[in-house]
Amino acid sequence: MKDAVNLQGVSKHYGKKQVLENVDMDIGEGAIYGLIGPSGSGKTTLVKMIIGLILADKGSIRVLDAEMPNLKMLERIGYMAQSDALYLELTGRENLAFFASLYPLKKAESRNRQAYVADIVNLTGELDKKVEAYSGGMKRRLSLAIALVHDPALLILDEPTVGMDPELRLTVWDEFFELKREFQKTIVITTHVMDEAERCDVVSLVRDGHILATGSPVELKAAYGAGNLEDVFLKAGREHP
Ligand SMILES: Nc1ncnc2c1ncn2[C@@H]1O[C@H](COP(=O)(O)OP(=O)(O)OP(=O)(O)O)[C@@H](O)[C@H]1O
Repeated sequence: MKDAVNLQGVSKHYGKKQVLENVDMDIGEGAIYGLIGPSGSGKTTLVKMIIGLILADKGSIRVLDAEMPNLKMLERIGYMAQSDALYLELTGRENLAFFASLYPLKKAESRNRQAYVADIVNLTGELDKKVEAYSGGMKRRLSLAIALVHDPALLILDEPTVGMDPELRLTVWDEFFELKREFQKTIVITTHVMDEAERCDVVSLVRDGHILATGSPVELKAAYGAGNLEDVFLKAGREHP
């Protein structure tokens, strides 16, 4: 399998703080890849470096065969940031239309994509409300729709399901599975939620800017003799104090 994302020896510091140290990572095309780790471990920094929003101090980052940062690649990446970057005074529909207009989509195709992604996140009936009247979960759903609107090959989703109720989380995960299965999308997800990590094909455990371990949930549990990923995390952490 080809890699959609490849990191070699990537490091980043802010002032005296080393936020990422010598990170190597291969994310296979068509995989759902989870980055799990505690708050402040470096997950957001890592995904922002993958899309080229933050520059590495050292190392190389390739995305879909292109050396990053590379502005052209943004057409092929869908990014959902941890905090919603939405125009509050506009409606959901206007937000979607605006973000869709940033990409070279034909008019009819753009309209179809906007309707399709609004439906995926269950927002079709709410599109004419101003976003300032949306709940936190609705804003997350709109941000996810925006990340999908240009049909990107690679999706980078920073805590996409925070604020969603359990039923919607399941719907959204079903959609991730379908995007992978039907359209061979590569999906990178950061999460604190262990049951979401369990649904990934591969997870990397991130702590203090290091990757403690990488593998499928089944492989990791077997390797550490653990019943769940939480225990894997604890055991891997003890091995790398
Ligand atoms: N612009 C910045 N300037 C200085 N320090 C930063 C900056 N951005 C992040 N950091 C620090 O880098 C570390 C990693 O932050 P990062 O946001 O990548 O963690 P995270 O794993 O995504 O956390 P969370 O799950 O809470 O979002 C933290 O200690 C954070 O305080």
